Amino acid sequence: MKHVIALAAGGTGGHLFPAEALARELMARGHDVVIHTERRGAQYTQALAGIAHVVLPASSLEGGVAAKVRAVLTILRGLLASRSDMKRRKVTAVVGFGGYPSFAPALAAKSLGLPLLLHEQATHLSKANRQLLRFADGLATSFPQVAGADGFDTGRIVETGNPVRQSILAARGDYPAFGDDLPLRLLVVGGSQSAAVFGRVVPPALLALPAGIRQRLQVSLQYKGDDADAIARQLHDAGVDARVQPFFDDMGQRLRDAHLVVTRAGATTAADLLTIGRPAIFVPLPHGGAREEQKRNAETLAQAGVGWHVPEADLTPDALAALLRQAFTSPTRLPDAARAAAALGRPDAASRLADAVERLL
Ligand SMILES: CC(=O)N[C@H]1[C@@H](OP(=O)(O)OP(=O)(O)OC[C@H]2O[C@@H](n3ccc(=O)[nH]c3=O)[C@H](O)[C@@H]2O)O[C@H](CO)[C@@H](O)[C@@H]1O
Repeated sequence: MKHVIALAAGGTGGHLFPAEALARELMARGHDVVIHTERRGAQYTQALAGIAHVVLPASSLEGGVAAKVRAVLTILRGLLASRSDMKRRKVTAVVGFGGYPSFAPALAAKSLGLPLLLHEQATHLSKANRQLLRFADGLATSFPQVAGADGFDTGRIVETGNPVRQSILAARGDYPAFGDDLPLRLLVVGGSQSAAVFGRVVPPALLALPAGIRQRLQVSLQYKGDDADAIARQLHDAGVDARVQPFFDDMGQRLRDAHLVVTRAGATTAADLLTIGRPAIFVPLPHGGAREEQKRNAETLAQAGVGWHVPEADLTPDALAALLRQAFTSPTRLPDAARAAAALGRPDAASRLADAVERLL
């Protein structure tokens, strides 16, 4: 039977792209889908193409008392807008993907008595999901274990994996040929917001590499600082074949081509690179809160042999150059890590998550 399902997702790629992947799977099964997101999410026009979506007012609950009061009022406005859209469309179930903007639609779902399934992308429940758990009818996880769900009925927890976009699934393929004299392709991505640290540290690290490695490099650097053009010129002048862009729309192809990825440890970036099976140097967003979650992702993946965890404080140009040199000169280290990554990939995640949604209907 056809249903109308609302997906609630924060506006960064890390939350919105898994929602997109589930939306397309549910639509392929004949359901109608609407994504409730916020202003930043609506900017991903490629991800939302052909999917009904609603842009809600949203705010995080961080800051002083006055900011908190304003935030509560904004969330209430979001809740009313979300609720009236759900009623109008006759929504029958809601899936929350985390991020504070998922709060209002999740509460709207409960006020309408609709079943609510939460999806967690990371190894530990995010703040928003932790707070929403008491209202949830089910929890879908991306890893076999998820921390922070103590007290929630384990019978209602299902491991689905983190759904990735079609363009990522379509790019799966063997690890690229690797060895003497062949090109070495390095992909550097900071997550949906890019990361200033990579603009600061990666170029000098590349320039410090021995000429024999430097001249074989083909680098894709996601970076959106004002000095992006200057960095591209500097690398070019040093004989490094580099493309510097604020965001890569062709992430699947770039991951497929890459021998090594240098990245933050956002859970959705991790799902993308595990699905394609590429090794990585993880440099998690530093400092507590939601950001601590990236440190845990990085630790988990490094322990599984997918690559290295380097805290940002230790990421000096010299340290990165030494690591790159070690990785690129070992004949086995990167191919082995690529195999460990692929073993953790979950290409069936969208389908498993759609099954979990249909069980709630
Ligand atoms: C500040 C913040 O809220 N961070 C969270 C957010 O991060 P963020 O939104 O950065 O999420 P991720 O790094 O997990 O995902 C980014 C997505 O953008 C894609 N991409 C990235 C760069 C690029 O040039 N092209 C491209 O397509 C990646 O392949 C990935 O699919 O969601 C993640 C998943 O819940 C969380 O782990 C992060 O803590």
